[in-house]
Amino acid sequence: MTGNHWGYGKEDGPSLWHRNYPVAQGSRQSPIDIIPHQAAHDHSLDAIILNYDHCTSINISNNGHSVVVEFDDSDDRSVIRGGPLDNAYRLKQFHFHWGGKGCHGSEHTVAGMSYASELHLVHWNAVKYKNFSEAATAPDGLVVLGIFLETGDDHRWLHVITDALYMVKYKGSLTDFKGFNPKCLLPSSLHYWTYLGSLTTPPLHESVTWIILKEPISVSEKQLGKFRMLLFTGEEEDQRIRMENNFRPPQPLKGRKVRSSN
Ligand SMILES: NS(=O)(=O)c1ccc(NCc2ccco2)cc1
Ligand SMILES: [Zn+2]
Repeated sequence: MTGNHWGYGKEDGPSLWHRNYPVAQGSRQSPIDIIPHQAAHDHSLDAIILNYDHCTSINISNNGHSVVVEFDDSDDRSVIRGGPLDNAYRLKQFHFHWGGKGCHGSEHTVAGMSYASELHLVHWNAVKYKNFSEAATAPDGLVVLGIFLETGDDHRWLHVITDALYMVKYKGSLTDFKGFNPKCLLPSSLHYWTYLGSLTTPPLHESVTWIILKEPISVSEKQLGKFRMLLFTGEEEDQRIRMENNFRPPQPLKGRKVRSSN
């Protein structure tokens, strides 16, 4: 692994990230294996509130690690609040992690079981910090809402995203993607687990309050297959490496408590 280059392969994958990012071996790393009956039911935990009604997606891009939809975060039009949070956190982007053909691809696991994919909605604390990058290095800077994807029926709204993936096949590609409201990707229940963790990719900052929804959403194998036609590599590169298995395995809990909403 030369320079700060990192990936998910044998030569640059998660087990080597600690060389350039020593926090990889820190005390609040993510993802983790969630063990439901060991999670403390905390009746003081409120429901989470998602105000995405006036959200403004801007673009969709392939950053060489995942496919990312970015939002206009210049005001509090799309926020998450409630639950374990002391204030509102502003939606910045969402992206996915997934597996290879048929195998699993979520980052968090539940009692050792992984899902086919995991959606991350990334938010930052605009009350205390002036921008995402500053918030991303603060212990209370970020909130990531994690949603599991399991293979089953076609998801009626996910095709809006999968139909756009051909336009961002190569690393470094970006295209307009306006008017998408991620509220359509939520499961029916907002019951969740929450714990203090980190970014799951370099720079692995320990700045994330994780909120993981218990109920997965169903997507079809065909829809998931479209994520796998993305490439880790750029258009100008000789190698064409399929983007799949872009997930970090569970990390040591190191004494942390996972709390469960009712
Ligand atoms: N998979 S995730 O939700 O934990 C996640 C979310 C966001 C970033 N951003 C990368 C970054 C942060 C500061 C500078 O660059 C990285 C990982
Ligand atoms: Zn992620």
